Amino acid sequence: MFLNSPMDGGAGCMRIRLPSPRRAMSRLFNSKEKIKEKKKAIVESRMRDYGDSVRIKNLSEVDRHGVGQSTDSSPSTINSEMKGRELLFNIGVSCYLLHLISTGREEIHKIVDLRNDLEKLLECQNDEMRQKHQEFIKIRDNIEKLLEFHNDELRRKQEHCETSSEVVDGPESSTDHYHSPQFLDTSLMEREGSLKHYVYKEEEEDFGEGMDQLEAELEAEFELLQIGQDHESNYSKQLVCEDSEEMRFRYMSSLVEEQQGVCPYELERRLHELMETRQEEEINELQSALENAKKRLHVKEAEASWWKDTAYIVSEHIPKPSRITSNSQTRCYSLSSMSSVVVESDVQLSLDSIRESLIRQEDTVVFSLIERAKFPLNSPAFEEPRCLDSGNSSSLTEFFVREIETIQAKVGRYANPEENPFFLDNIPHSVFPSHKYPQVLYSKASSVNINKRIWDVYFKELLPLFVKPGDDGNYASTAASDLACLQAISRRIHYGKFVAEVKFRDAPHDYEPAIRSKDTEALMKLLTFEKVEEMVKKRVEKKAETFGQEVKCVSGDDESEKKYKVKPSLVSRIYGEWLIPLTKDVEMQAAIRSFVSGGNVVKASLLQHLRVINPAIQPSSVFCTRSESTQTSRMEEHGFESTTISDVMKAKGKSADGSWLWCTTDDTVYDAVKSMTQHNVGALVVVKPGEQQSLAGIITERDYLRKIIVQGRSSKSTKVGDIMTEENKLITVTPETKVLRAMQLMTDNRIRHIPVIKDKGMVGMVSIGDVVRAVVTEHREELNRLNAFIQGGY
Ligand SMILES: O=C(O)C(=O)C[C@]1(C(=O)O)C=C[C@@H](O)C=C1
Repeated sequence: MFLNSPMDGGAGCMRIRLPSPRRAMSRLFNSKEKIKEKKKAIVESRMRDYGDSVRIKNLSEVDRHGVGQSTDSSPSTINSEMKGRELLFNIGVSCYLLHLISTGREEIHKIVDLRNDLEKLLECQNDEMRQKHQEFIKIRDNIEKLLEFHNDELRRKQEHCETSSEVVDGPESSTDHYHSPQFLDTSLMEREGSLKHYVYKEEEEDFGEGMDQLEAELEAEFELLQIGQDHESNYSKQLVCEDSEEMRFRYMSSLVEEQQGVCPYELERRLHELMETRQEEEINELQSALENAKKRLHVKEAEASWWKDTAYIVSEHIPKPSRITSNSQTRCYSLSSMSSVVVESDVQLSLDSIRESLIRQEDTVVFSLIERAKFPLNSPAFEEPRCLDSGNSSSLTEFFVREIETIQAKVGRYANPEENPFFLDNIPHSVFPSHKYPQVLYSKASSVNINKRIWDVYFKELLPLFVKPGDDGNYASTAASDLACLQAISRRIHYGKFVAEVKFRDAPHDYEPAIRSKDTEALMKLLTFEKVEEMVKKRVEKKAETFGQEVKCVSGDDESEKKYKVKPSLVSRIYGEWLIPLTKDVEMQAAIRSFVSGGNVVKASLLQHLRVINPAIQPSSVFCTRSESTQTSRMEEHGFESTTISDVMKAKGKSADGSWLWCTTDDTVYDAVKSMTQHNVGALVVVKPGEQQSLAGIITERDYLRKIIVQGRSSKSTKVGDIMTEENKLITVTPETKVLRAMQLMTDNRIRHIPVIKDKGMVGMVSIGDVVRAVVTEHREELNRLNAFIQGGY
């Protein structure tokens, strides 16, 4: 049988295994053939049997009965048997066909369900399509509205143009047809048509293809819309630029010039080009003005530094009026007293007083070494970059020293000429008013700083010598001790500057040839006092013994058992091999630096002249007792002492007699700076606008730099009155003010221009350059007078 009905245990339901109809039919026909063949074989065998039995029957009548009954094989019986079988077979086939029909019906039901599902899906897709169509309609409406608005705007502008100039045709006559709104409009309508066409046909067309087309169409519309918007925004930008009547006029004129063929977009571009060119010109102009200002600033800085040297010589050579008139005791500065609070004193600066100070400093150095010896070497503190701050590769000690120096600078430590920082890049100004230390050193000499070398020598050579090796991890305390040692040693070594100053002052004729020829060997010989050095070494050894011995309370201790925190002989060696040689190095550098600077060469020649003039005067008293010399007092009468601002103004010539430059508070800073640049001056007097033109203040290049450039303000829109230094804050002088006083005012207040006031009115302005020029001229005249004197002119 073809029917099979095993139970599907897994699913729990009956599963009918049906052969396919084709297979069933082929099986059916195959089996029919087989049955036919079988039937034929049976009939043949029966026929054969039947023939045999007839033959037998013919042979024996008896036998015929017995055999014939027992086999039942007459032809009619066989036929009926076959018919019965055929019937059975036909019934089976019919059953099978019935079964096939029933299963086919089930299949048909399933197909119907599937079809229903598909229909629903199609419905959904249609809904989605409809929705998209709605959205598209909305977008299209928006585009339409936008275009309408755009066209209105354009029409309005055209009308405006037409009323302003009859010649102008308006943007629609543009050759750039693509950008014209009309084109945009038509094009959109055309596209819209095509879209509509698509929308109505949507249900007939293939779905995927339709979607692609729709997307393409939408993209095209958005592109057009974008062009329209760009066009519009450019147009509105143009309107903003053309706010003023003048710009509007220019815009119209350019339209006319372009023979009605230039679209607004092109016009806008040209307008931009024009404006950019103008801006570039202005920037170039400003840059060259700035360059000029910078150049003049450099010149002035050079002048100022020259002036500083000159002023120093002046102040040294010309005693203060009180000294001239009262002939009072000479005032000198004591370096030894500089270690304490007050610097100015009546004690004369001498090698002895300097040596005294060095002796006192030995205590500090020896103590600091003993203190440092408490800790082992702790090399990771100063050798390894361990800072956790990213980008900071300092060692702990370097970091510590830098930070401490910063704070010490803020309280004025480095305003003291005795102190020298280790990290020069790190030194802020003092945030407290600093004490006015007397300027005993030439600026070039005071800038000598060999701390980098001291740092290296200390960590690489000295430290391993007097501290025990090891690492106890106590890096912070170690760094603090190292700083104490470094500062004490540095102060001691840099004291060489003062030593050099005094040694040179006491015997300039001895030093000058060696300095001039930069013969360091000869210079070193001059600076060296071997006996003094021996004394120093002995003394520090004794100090290390005294300060560094372990103190015991039990009397009668064996002297030989004495223990020292730092080996005294080592301290002596540190002095002999490092501190004294480094001090001499500083002495040499200071001597050379002071001497080779322009002003000091003059100073040396002056010294020589004075020696020639009065050989009886001892070197140490040359500077201090000049008031006793009739020659020098005569020189003073002609010197800077008596030079006044009025003299400076006369020397200036034309600009001194009231023809100084001015501007008003209402002028723009741009115009003021332009005027300064044109007239090559660094400041203008500012007057109040109006007939009175009373003084309001002054404006300087510095104001411009600090209050305009640095703050990013516009010089064209800022008024002079907003950035000037107001009258009540001005530092002024009168024509009678002494030039030295004016110099002092300029230096103290860090200003480069001083208005000259007479009877509450302004009569002029002097700059640092004017003063320096006057001083230099005076100085030259003074030298000439001296030369004339030497040659017997007096
Ligand atoms: O006392 C001096 O004359 C100095 O120059 C100072 C010092 C020193 O460093 O102690 C240096 C060089 C001299 O040979 C003697 C001593």
